[in-house]
Amino acid sequence: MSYPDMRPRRLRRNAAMRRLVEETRVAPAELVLPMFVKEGLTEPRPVASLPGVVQHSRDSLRKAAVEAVQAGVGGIMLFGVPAARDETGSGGLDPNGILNVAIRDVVAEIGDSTVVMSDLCLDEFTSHGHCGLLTPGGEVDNDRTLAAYAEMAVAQAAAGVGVVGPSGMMDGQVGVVRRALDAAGHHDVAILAYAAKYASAFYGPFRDAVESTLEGDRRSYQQSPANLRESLREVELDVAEGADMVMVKPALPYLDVVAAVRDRVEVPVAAYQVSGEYAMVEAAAANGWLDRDRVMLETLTSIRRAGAQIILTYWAVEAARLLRAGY
Ligand SMILES: NCc1[nH]cc(CCC(=O)O)c1CC(=O)O
Repeated sequence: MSYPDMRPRRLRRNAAMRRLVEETRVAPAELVLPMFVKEGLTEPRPVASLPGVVQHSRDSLRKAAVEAVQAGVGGIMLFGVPAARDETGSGGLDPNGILNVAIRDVVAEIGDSTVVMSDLCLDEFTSHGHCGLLTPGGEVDNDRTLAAYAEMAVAQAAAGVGVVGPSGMMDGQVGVVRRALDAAGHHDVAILAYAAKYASAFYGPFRDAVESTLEGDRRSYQQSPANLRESLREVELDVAEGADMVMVKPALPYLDVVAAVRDRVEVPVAAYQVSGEYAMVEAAAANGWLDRDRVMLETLTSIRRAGAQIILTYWAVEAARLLRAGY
């Protein structure tokens, strides 16, 4: 059958009909808010390239976590910005380092009313900005880095985090972190593996947010934007190593990867709408070139439609509020 018997517009006729046949909905409980906390701050400090995003003080982080819970978001992902960095990123392993302190603060404040996650990576803590330890020749040393991640994971779990997010793209990181957590009695702490993480220029504003300056680039550990099948191998390895959830990152430029990963595995798939994706829309909207709220929800719907059931986004709280208002 075709026109004039078939008329697809019948199902678009009015709002009630459109709502009935909607294939994809975004729910606040699927959104995760990334949050930054900086050591030594007494007031939150705006991040210029991420309008609306701040580096929190310990105090403002607690308050913002409560607001996120009230907005109904599914989780928060914490990133620490230390006052000082060193070659080995020791601030990330230190139980009194800013990220571990912030985990304890937030868990004391909100308990398990939303899922508290933490970034498990060294780049925020190293003076050279790489996600791992360097060899004398300046290469990122995979296996020594794994030992650091294991210790970092246990420190985060001891601080009370519910989910760790290993994001350094070292080979074997998920398995090593799983064994370390289990050996320390943290069987209940889940792993959200940044399984398919691309060496992307869309992370630019994030580096401002964590004040990290990178020497060189991350292409020896993050993936080439040109590759999709490589992502599927990464995802399969991470699931085999014990990942409870897997993530694709960035999101919008990699929807084909999200869809392919969704087809391949049974664990929940997350996507990270990264800083550059957010900043592009904010900048265009500030110029009056885009309708910000509509574009925001359109991007989230698209990421959801591609197959991500969890979305990390700097808009999580705002989007949750819009969705609950029936936007
Ligand atoms: N700790 C690594 C990490 N975790 C999240 C982001 C980027 C997130 C964003 O751009 O919003 C990065 C930076 C990187 O890999 O270079």
